[in-house]
Amino acid sequence: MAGSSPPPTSEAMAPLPVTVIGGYLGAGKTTLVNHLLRHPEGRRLAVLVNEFGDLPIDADLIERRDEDMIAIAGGCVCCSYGSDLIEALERMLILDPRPDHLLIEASGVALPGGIASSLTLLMGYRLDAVLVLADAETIRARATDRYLGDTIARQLAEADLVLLNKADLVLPDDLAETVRWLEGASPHARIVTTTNAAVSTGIALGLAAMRPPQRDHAHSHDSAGYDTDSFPVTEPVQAEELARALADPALCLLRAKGFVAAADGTLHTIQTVARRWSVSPAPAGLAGPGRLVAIALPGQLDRDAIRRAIEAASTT
Ligand SMILES: Nc1nc2c(ncn2[C@@H]2O[C@H](COP(=O)(O)OP(=O)(O)OP(=O)(O)O)[C@@H](O)[C@H]2O)c(=O)[nH]1
Repeated sequence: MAGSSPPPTSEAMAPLPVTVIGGYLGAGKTTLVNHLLRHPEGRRLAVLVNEFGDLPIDADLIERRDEDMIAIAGGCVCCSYGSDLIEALERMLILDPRPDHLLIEASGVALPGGIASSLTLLMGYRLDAVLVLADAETIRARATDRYLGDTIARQLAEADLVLLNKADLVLPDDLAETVRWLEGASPHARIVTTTNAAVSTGIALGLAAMRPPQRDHAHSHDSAGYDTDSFPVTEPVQAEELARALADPALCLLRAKGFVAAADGTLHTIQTVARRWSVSPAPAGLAGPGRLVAIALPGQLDRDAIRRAIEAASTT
C-alpha cells in the first residue's frame, strides 16, 4: 500500500492543486477524466469520484483503477465533508509517489463550487479551477427547463473553464450560437469546444495562475431534487435492446448507465443521456454481475417499468 512510507512534513509539501470537474448528467465528465489520464503530459494525476447513487458505475468507467482513484458513493461530495471526503483526501496526501494534481469528478447534479469551497477548509490542498462540461446538444434547452434550469445555470455560473462538449452532435452555426449564449451564462469562464472532451491538458489544468482573485463558491447542491436507484441485471440481456428501452421518452429517464452481460458472457457498458443511447465493451478486467443506475426527476423514476425493460431484454 502506498501509504506505508511516512508522508513528508507539511512544511515540505506545496499544496496539491485540485481541479473540480462538474457539469450536468451525461455531459462528459468521466470522458474528460479518462482523456486526461490518457494524456497526463508529465503530471501524475489522482482522481476522486463522487457518485450519485449507491453503485460505483463511474469508478468502474474510469480507465485506471488503483490507489490513485477513490470513489465516494452517494450524495454530494461536499456533504461528505468530515467523513468520506476527509478520509479520501488524507489518503491522497500520503500517496507515494505523491500526485501532482487531483481531479475531483462531481456528480452531475452537484454544484462544483460547493466542493471548491470545501477545499478551502482543508490543509494540503489548493483549488486550481472549477471546470464545467456542457452538452452542446442539450445545454440550452435544459437551461430553460423549469426543473433542471436552476442547477444548470448555477453550475455554469461557477465555472472557470467550460468545455462545450459533444460538438460532433450539432451543426457549426448552432455551436457558435451556444458559445455566445455561454458567454452570458458563464461570465468568468474561458469557453472551449470539444468532442469526446478532448482538450489539451495544458488548457484544462494549471489554470490558477490565470484565474481572477478567488471567488466565493456557494456550498450547496441539488442532489435532493432527483430520484435515483440501482438495478441488478443478473441474467444475460440484449444490450442494445435494453439501452433503447431505457432511452424511450416514455420512461422519462435523465440518465442511465451500467454494465450488462450478453448471452456469450461478455460484459457491455450501457449509457443513456435522455433520448440518446450507446453500448460499448465494458472496461477490461471488469467482472459481473450486471448492474444499472437510473436517474430521473422526483416522482418520475418508474422502477417497475425499468425492471420490465430489463426482463424484456433478457436472452434467457
Ligand atoms: N457523441 C458524443 N458522445 C459523447 C461525447 N462525450 C461523451 N460522450 C458520451 O456521452 C455519454 C456520457 O458521457 P460521460 O463521460 O459518462 O458523462 P458524465 O458527465 O460523466 O455522466 P454522469 O457522471 O452520469 O453525469 C457516454 O456515452 C459518452 O461516450 C462527445 O463529445 N460526443
